[in-house]
Amino acid sequence: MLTLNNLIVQFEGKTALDIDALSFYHGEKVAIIGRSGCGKSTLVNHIFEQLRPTSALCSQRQGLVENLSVFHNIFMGALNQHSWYYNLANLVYPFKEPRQAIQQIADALELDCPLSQPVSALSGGQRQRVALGRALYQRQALLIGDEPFSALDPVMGQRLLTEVLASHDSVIMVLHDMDMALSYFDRVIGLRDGRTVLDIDAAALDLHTLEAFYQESCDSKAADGVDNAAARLDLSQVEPQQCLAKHE
Ligand SMILES: Nc1ncnc2c1ncn2[C@@H]1O[C@H](COP(=O)(O)OP(=O)(O)OP(=O)(O)O)[C@@H](O)[C@H]1O
Repeated sequence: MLTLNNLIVQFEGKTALDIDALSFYHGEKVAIIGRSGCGKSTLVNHIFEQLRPTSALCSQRQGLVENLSVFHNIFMGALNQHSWYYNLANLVYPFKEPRQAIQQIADALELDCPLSQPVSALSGGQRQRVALGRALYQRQALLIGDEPFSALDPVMGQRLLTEVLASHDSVIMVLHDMDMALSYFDRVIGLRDGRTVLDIDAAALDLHTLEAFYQESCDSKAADGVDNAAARLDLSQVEPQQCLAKHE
């Protein structure tokens, strides 16, 4: 689906991402983990830019239009799939077909507010689900999510994740919930300081190991070599070479 080679992204001269080689494949469900500021959003934003015509992004920034309704904020996700006339008409008086489709998405996301409600009147968790609904409404084969459940309670987050995974061929998602990453995804990629330090089949990991990696990444302020973060793990059930497995 996508191979990144020698990818360097810098902001104001500071390197946010430095990826030697990283591939993503059709049909994969990939979780991306790592501490705050390690480059996860930069990576998924880059992936989205590369695969834009066939992917939908639910970004952390949400980009909701405060005065517009839940319906319109979700509908906006697919503006480029319709004529300007159709879009304009739906802004003024929503047609039955998109209303039904968007109501279905709202129900699946357990959004119990009216579709006519302005998003400015929603809670943080409701806003996050509207943003996710906008990505789902695009009905793309690949869904890219940047912590799309961070404002939800864990039980609802798991229910919605199941929904998202079932409705997309491929999913690439940034997560801080290690249990979720391990239980629901095929593959886990760990970043540290913009570099890939873990890339492994989820089935080859256990929760203890993954949490140790995550904690290690969060605790290690000293940049004493990114490979050490993976090397210091108790990877008792994992072959060392699998830590940075190349997925053929
Ligand atoms: N637009 C920008 N301008 C300047 N620096 C940026 C910009 N976007 C990201 N950065 C910097 O790049 C680095 C990686 O940021 P990024 O948002 O990708 O991290 P992250 O792992 O997604 O963090 P978080 O878990 O907090 O969302 C950080 O040091 C951040 O400050």
